[in-house]
Amino acid sequence: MRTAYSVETVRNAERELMARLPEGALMQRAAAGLAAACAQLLGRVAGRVYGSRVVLLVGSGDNGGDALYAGARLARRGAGVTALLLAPERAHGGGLAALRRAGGRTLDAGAAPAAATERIARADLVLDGIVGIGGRGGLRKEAVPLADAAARSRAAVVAVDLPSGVDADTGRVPGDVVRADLTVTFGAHKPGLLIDPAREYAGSVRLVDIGLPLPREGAELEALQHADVARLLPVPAAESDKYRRGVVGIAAGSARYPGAAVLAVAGALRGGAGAVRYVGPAGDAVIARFPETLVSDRGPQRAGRVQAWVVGPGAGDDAATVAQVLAAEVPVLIDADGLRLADADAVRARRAPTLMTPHAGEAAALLGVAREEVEGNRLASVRELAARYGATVLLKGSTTLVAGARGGPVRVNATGTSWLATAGSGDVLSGLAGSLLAAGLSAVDAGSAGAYLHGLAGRFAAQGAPAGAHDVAEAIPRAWRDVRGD
Ligand SMILES: NC(=O)C1=CN([C@@H]2O[C@H](COP(=O)(O)OP(=O)(O)OC[C@H]3O[C@@H](n4cnc5c(N)ncnc54)[C@H](O)[C@@H]3O)[C@@H](O)[C@H]2O)[C@@H](O)CC1
Ligand SMILES: Nc1ncnc2c1ncn2[C@@H]1O[C@H](COP(=O)(O)OP(=O)(O)O)[C@@H](O)[C@H]1O
Ligand SMILES: [K+]
Repeated sequence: MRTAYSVETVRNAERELMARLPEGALMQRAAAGLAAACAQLLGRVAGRVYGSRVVLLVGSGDNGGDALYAGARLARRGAGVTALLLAPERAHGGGLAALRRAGGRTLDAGAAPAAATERIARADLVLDGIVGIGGRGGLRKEAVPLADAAARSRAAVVAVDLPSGVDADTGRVPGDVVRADLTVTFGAHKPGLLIDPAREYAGSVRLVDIGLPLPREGAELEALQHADVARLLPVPAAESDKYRRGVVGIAAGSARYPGAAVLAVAGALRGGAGAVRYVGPAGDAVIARFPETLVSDRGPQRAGRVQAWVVGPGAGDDAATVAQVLAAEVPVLIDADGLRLADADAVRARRAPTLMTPHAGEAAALLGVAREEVEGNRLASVRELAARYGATVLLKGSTTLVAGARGGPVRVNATGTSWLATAGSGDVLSGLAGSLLAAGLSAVDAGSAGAYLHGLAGRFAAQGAPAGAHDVAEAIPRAWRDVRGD
């Protein structure tokens, strides 16, 4: 399990650890890890460290200090290192002295802007130490020309702890920001490194262990890995039968959108339930494609036993079916039209788990805000929805977030690919996650393991070329095998 911690938690852990260590020890650990990552990258982009050109963008806090000490280490290995100082009088004193002792140079970026941007243009590597977890409100204007020059340069850009300008705790990007190829982060991942839109600016992320004591239960975010998902996936035992494996009911599709029913069933059949029961007007289309489906046209209440329901994909305006499903005392996944048709009080009154799966537009409608507001504040939005509905909420998108009904760490999933932005792929996810619910997973586990498999399946289906939603469903078994190492 990968975890991310808030700035406040990181700072508290840092204080606790610093009290036990000699002064400056933590920064040295950070700088050593940073310099090692930079040396490795320089090997790739410049062939070697010796003789390479390294430029440090240095702000006024400890983030700049990390960059200066790492620059000193690279200078000792023969790199030509220049520190561009945004606030020369406030730059980290110890770091400056170390860099100069190692033969590095400094330049006042404000006093010599042309020389500064020219250095960046000719660099092999740029280290962004403008601002880290102490940053507020996007890059300040004096730093913007340096960030722009770094973006134009052919140099590899390494962000120190965070790309300067992103919001560490939320993943918001409130203004101008540095775009990195690699982010070397210290002690713990910060939420902004895992949540869009900020995540996009971090490039690949490497964690340097500096020994921060961080309790698992204090995490803001959790990201499942293969081994975690493998432990969650239901596997039939020798004496299993289809009912013990779970029956998932799919109440989806309409005369206008029969395909949504087919795709939700396609996902559900690959989700681990022992049987899929379909209820609705698209039974013929479902049976034609998936003859193993148990089809009923008698409505959810008289369809027979199910252990979990999926309601909403392509449902049109069928509010009655949504209300009937919500009245069932088994876990329910609500997607697409179902989100619009569900009565909020009925959702809140439910005693069995509820999993809502909106994309940003649907989440915005539920919250009564603009879509951009949700896209820019994904973490706050998913938490707010979960609290309002007393339900687990899975917010879809390039990084999918799953917030539990009772708070706790939010799960983040990044296995997806933008090829998944194709009509109907959400229907496949709803069937898949509903099937996991029927197999007995909690709403948070079903949502996050479902998103994980769906994302992987999307990658396998696409492999760099467009794929349809049915291709994604067909690739789910491959994603299972990959996760389980079979
Ligand atoms: N907390 C920890 O556990 C550790 C922190 N370290 C480093 O220390 C950093 C935090 O240092 P600080 O607390 O000094 O904070 P930062 O260096 O992140 O930023 C604070 C400074 O930046 C300025 N600033 C704030 N917002 C800005 C903006 N939008 N644009 C430009 N300048 C802005 C402030 O005036 C202040 O001087 C971490 O990100 C990390 O790089 C590491 O050395 C090791 C351990
Ligand atoms: N840019 C993206 N990167 C990764 N995954 C994405 C991206 N855009 C969408 N997805 C995923 O694709 C699926 C689309 O679902 P949804 O928006 O409900 O589409 P539809 O209603 O057409 O089925 C979701 O699982 C979502 O997380
Ligand atoms: K930074």
